[in-house]
Amino acid sequence: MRKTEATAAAEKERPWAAVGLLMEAATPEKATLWRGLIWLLLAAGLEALGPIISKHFIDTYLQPRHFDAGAMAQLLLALLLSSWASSWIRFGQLSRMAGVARRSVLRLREKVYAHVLALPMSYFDSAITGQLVSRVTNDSEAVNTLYRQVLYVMLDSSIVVLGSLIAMAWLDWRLMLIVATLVPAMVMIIALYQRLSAPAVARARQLRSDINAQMAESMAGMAMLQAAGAAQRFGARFERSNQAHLKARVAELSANAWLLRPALDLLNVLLLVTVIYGFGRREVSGLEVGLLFAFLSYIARVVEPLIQITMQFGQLQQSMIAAARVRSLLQENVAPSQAVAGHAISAGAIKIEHLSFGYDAQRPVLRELDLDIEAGSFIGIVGHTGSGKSTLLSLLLRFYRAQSGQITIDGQALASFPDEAFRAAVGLVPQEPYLMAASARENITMGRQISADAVIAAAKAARVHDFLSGLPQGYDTVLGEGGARVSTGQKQLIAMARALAGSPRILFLDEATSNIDSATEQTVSEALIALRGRVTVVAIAHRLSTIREADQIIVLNHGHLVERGRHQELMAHAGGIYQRLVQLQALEE
Ligand SMILES: Nc1ncnc2c1ncn2[C@@H]1O[C@H](COP(=O)(O)OP(=O)(O)OP(=O)(O)O)[C@@H](O)[C@H]1O
Repeated sequence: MRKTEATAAAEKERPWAAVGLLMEAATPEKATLWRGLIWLLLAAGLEALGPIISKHFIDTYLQPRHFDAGAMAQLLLALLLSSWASSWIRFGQLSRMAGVARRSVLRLREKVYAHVLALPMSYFDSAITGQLVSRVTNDSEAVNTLYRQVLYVMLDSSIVVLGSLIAMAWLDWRLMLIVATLVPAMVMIIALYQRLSAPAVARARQLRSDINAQMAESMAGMAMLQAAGAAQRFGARFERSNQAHLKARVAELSANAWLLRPALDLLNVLLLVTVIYGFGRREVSGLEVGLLFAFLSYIARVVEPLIQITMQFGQLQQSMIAAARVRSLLQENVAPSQAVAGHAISAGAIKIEHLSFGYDAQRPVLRELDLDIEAGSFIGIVGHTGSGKSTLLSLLLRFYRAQSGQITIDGQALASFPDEAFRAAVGLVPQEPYLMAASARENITMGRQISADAVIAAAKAARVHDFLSGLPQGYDTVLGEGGARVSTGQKQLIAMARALAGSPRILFLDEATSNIDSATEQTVSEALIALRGRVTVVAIAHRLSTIREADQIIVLNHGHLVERGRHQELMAHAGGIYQRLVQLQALEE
């Protein structure tokens, strides 16, 4: 099952579980939330006082036409103060809650990003980058809305409803029961609305994420897209997704406009009619007028918050789905650590025994590999396309776990090295070098504490110092997106400087010389040879001249290790794969 489908299934299962996520992110501010709850209870109490004061005013002074200016002024003042204080408390709590929401979203986003950074590489094989970006940014922002609605509007409205019901029960419990029927009726309407609109809400969300993914995909592959004349097709595909998104949103809003609002209004009117009818059937005494007034006020106070809760239900549902997606991303397993504290790579001797691996366990890519790499030696890996060279490197880099066999470094299991110790001791020059939109220096240090001299030494060793110092601001020139143009070959050299700057014990190179000219390649291979005895170098090379001087060259074929030896030894193997590869390359040149 693709990861996106698995995630969708998880979302379907437990949308309400997302509330747990919300609480968790707010944990450091629990005290503020409890205080907020107490203030909201107080505000609701003050607000519930209003109709009781009015009832008293009507029944004691207005109805009997008993004008006691002092007492009346006191009552009116109390009315004014209670409603004013209630509004102020609400306003204060709303701003405070918004602060909690902002900080919680910040924490959540940091947590999600840290989690994504810790996910195993296998996760990214099937994840869609645009969707992931959308999780970290849009979805965690949607959780912000969830805070303001669940924690504030819903809580505040529920407290007001509860306060009003209690006040009504105190005034006349039978009439209160009639008003209380409103609550289950509303719940039923909400449930119906949810059933009708949920598919549209989920679809709108998925489509929005698709739109993001398409956008990210086309930006990343713009050159290919334009070169293949696919701009129009992509435009049309984008339009289809956009239209589908609009349709889903309209369906959602229609359910709101045609079902929710009219049903709520009808309920309100029915309730008023019932209560007024209830009063009509009683003996009307002078006292009942104040009671009627109080009840009508309370009904308005109950209906309005309930409408508030329901009207925001659509948005709330969207936020819940977003929170559920964030949650399911957070539940993606981070590779379990088998690290043993204190284990560190000192010499860099690698031993591979009976190693077998397949991305899909049924289809092995590497089969029963055995290999001994002495510390400080230089190993070349060659083989046809798809023979498993990069896969072997990925296993050595701990991006994946082999299904059987084992890899040890300096006699310790590969998985036993703590992450930091492992990454510090290992350097990688990948097949597709990646530059950040940052200065050349930052691209080399990658946030590590590396002195300016060490940066220059690494750049010199990677034969890229002349190029970097010749840039307009030297090592401080911004490279990558929006910065100076850097050729693919230069990117490879910068990636090499980055790897060397960390003073690794082991250096992995994945076709690091395929895009540089022969003269530079010559100096790079010299640099690799110069590392001999100090750094274990494992280099995959299509350009065989890079690894000609290697201590050991291994040849992979369909995941099997079929030849091994020094260049001369392998060349002596008539009809061998290595010999053929060298001859073919000589012909090409
Ligand atoms: N992430 C992945 N998920 C599934 N299969 C993969 C993945 N990466 C590689 N493969 C498959 O594993 C096999 C070996 O690929 P690998 O990249 O290791 O070959 P290679 O020898 O490095 O090839 P090349 O010289 O073209 O880089 C190929 O059949 C490839 O399709």
